[in-house]
Amino acid sequence: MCITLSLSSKPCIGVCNGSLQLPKSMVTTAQTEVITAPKRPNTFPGLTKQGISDIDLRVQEVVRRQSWTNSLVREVNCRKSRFEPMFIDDAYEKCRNICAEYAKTFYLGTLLMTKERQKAIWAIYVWCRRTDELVDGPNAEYMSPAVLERWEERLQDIFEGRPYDMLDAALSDTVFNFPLDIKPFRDMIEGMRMDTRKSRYESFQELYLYCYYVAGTVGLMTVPVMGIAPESSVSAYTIYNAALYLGIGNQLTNILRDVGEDALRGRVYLPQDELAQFGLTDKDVFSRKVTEAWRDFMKEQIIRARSFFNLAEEGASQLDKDSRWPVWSSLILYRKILDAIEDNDYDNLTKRAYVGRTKKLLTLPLAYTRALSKPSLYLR
Ligand SMILES: CC(C)=CCC/C(C)=C/CC/C(C)=C/CC/C(C)=C/[C@@H]1[C@@H](COP(=O)(O)OP(=O)(O)O)[C@]1(C)CC/C=C(\C)CC/C=C(\C)CCC=C(C)C
Ligand SMILES: [Mn+2]
Repeated sequence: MCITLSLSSKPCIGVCNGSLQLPKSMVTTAQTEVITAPKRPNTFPGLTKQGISDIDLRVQEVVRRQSWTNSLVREVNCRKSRFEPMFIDDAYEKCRNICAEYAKTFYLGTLLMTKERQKAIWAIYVWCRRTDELVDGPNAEYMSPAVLERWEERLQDIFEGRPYDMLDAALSDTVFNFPLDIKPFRDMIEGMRMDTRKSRYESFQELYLYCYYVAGTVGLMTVPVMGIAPESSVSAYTIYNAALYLGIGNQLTNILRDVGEDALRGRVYLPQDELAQFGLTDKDVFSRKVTEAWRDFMKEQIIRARSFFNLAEEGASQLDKDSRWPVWSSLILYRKILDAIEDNDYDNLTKRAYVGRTKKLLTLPLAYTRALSKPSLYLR
């Protein structure tokens, strides 16, 4: 019996060529449980142990479900369900166009991936984008709990190989090619439910949960596509956590970039208790005036967002070597939005921080250098 499977671009799942093949997550966990301690952001101000562990349980569940029995079941599905090549190529092409149009930074990252992986990421991107648009897109006024319920049923159908439309078909195909777990997808829909119910967040604890739902989940969705380096000796749990942190860092950055825009929609995604600590309230957000107190408040928020990117860095180096460059690129590029807020002298009330094309392209060689670093043996 040989253990050969890695979560790489073309996972061969289950029994291949007569030998039993285990998913990478099983292999790494077994090898390294003793030498790695789980990393938790227990030093972040505003996060209680309970709040961290609520999300931690979700990460553990996703990692546990990457078990080989699960993968065997998927292999059987995989044999049953295949789409016509021309149809599915067209579906992925549509996803590519949407990603290129709506998400230039992520799209640039996908151009550095293998063909199979980039198609999968475009399909995941499009599903995420459509999910988000249900609540804040042009048709958001038609939003209701029933709409999200229907969307969740469609998600189940996608995972069972019964896509409703072409864009869903691209994700269905991706589900058959990579060992994706439905849970983070469901959790993202839950995040959209939360967004329709709430427009204020009392504490970072509450905001963290929202960020997990709408963005940490993207990290969990994409690790099985990115793959884990065969030479990585840290547990899958540690790597999934790093992916979670990248999602959280991205979303916190999104929030800080869009404070002015969100305020125009009556929404404040900033912890109310932390605003108060700086003598600020919603009124200051709506006044669109950048004061010294606002700048001091923003400095703290930026420090925290950066700390999530820093935690994600160590996991990025554990990914399959072909995925490290795109992930590093998107990590560095997204982090640059925080620099751009600083360059705007913390005016995120009337200005949108922006990273220009030249700066974007200049990060590629830097990301490439970072991507060359091999997975280290031990993580803190
Ligand atoms: C170990 C390790 C570091 C692995 C890497 C894992 C990885 C690739 C993580 C990426 C995480 C990521 C890209 C998170 C996206 C977070 C995000 C921007 C969420 C947005 C939510 C709602 O925000 P809001 O409404 O405030 O924003 P808008 O103003 O409406 O834009 C989202 C919009 C939710 C939906 C998310 C997306 C549409 C982005 C999904 C992106 C991908 C699937 C592409 C990932 C590809 C690369 C190359 C990183
Ligand atoms: Mn949105």
